[in-house]
Amino acid sequence: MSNLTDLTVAEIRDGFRAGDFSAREAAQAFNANVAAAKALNAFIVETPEKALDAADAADKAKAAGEVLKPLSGVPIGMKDLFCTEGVQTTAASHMLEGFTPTYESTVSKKLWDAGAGMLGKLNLDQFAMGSSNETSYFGNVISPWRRGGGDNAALAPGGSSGGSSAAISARLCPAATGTDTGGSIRQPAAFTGISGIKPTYGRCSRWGIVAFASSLDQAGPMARTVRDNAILLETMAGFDPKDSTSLDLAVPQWEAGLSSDLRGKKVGIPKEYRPDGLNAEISAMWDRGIEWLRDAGAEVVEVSLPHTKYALPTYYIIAPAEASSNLARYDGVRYGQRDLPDGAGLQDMYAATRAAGFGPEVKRRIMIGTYVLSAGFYDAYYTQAQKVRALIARDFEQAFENCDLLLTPTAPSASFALGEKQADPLAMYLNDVFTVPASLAGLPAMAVPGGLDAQGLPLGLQIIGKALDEQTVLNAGLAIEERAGFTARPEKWW
Ligand SMILES: NC(=O)C[C@H](N)C(=O)O
Repeated sequence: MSNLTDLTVAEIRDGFRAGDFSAREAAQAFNANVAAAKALNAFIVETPEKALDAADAADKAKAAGEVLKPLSGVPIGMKDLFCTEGVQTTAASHMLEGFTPTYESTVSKKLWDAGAGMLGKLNLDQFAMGSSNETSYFGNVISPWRRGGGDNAALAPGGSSGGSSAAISARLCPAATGTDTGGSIRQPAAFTGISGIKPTYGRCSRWGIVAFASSLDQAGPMARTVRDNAILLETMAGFDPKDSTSLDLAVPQWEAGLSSDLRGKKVGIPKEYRPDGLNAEISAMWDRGIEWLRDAGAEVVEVSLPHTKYALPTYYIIAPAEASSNLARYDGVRYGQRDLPDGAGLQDMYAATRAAGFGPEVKRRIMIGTYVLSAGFYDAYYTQAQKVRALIARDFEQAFENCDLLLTPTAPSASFALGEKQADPLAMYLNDVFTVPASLAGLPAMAVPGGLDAQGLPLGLQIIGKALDEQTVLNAGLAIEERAGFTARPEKWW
């Protein structure tokens, strides 16, 4: 039997059903890899017993001849932004350290109800704010990837879902949940040579996910293959009356609908995504992706998204504005951290709690957000950003009159060294330049690995689809996956 931790979600699901191995064996194999990978710091909390409990239930159901569930026998990692009943949920913050939810997020509940087991809670950027996982209160995640040629610099796994991306590429879990506000699924997937899809805004319930920017936050799966993403998304998606922005639509059968035949499809190549000075290797990878989609039968056309250059500043007004409002709830009264200096009053408690509970990047965003929402600046920044957001969404609508999907790079560079961009927030924000436009427009977007750069680091391609057309996004992802033949994996050093 091959190493169980090298199997995909589909292979685990099917192999368990076929009796090739027990669910317990699979859970034990992943638990062992998790326990042996402390150096990556991918998990905040490990829950090996939960993975085993779910596995034992699957084995028992199988032995009794019961109908198995879609994810019976499959252990996964859970980003520590999803509230999990009885298991600490921190959003990688000191503020929520020790917070044990009394309820389960809708998305995680759906996964457990479908038979999946939890290997643990995955590290992330604090409150999902960051692109390198360096803002976590629990220490940065270290990417399992290293540059070739004996360069041992510790690299960023991307962010904010950096625990998820690192754990999947290091075979600590076959798949994990992510959330994506401005690129948090796609950029870490690109940095670690895996796939991840942010579905259309409203496909997955936000209920029970620690809120960052509510008009942008979406949950989605991360895994090594497109098929695995389709399998997980089918379970994660669906209407939830507890989230007022949840879409009341049936969940398509994305896995059954997978096809890499793109004949009849038109791929738009947005010219604004190739500015002067775009990294030559990223540009070459993009060209290869275009050829792969052409080879799959698609027609390729150039399109224009004229407001692209305003997307990053627009995101970095709207996301902090919403964050400043969402994070107002952390007042030392209701959740986690409380700092009550001797003889202090209520205001002092708020100030002391928030000063100690939030990290520097979270404070920066709360201050930016509070500023852009303040009387006197509201129209100049927030209202203006909302107007530009509408223009960006309209750009996509117009482009999609002439094509069915878009192909772009996922990030402007490969993974970088930890510490390299930490002191310069703007350099860090630039990571999101290709991912935030689809976020602002609420469109489905996926990252798939395309190949390695000259230093041996993964590069990703991004597919953006029409609203609710995850199927075309997944199918184009499959077409790339089949042609890229990406089998590279990090050499084990941890
Ligand atoms: N949450 C995300 O989508 C990550 C993005 N880089 C941000 O810092 O906002």
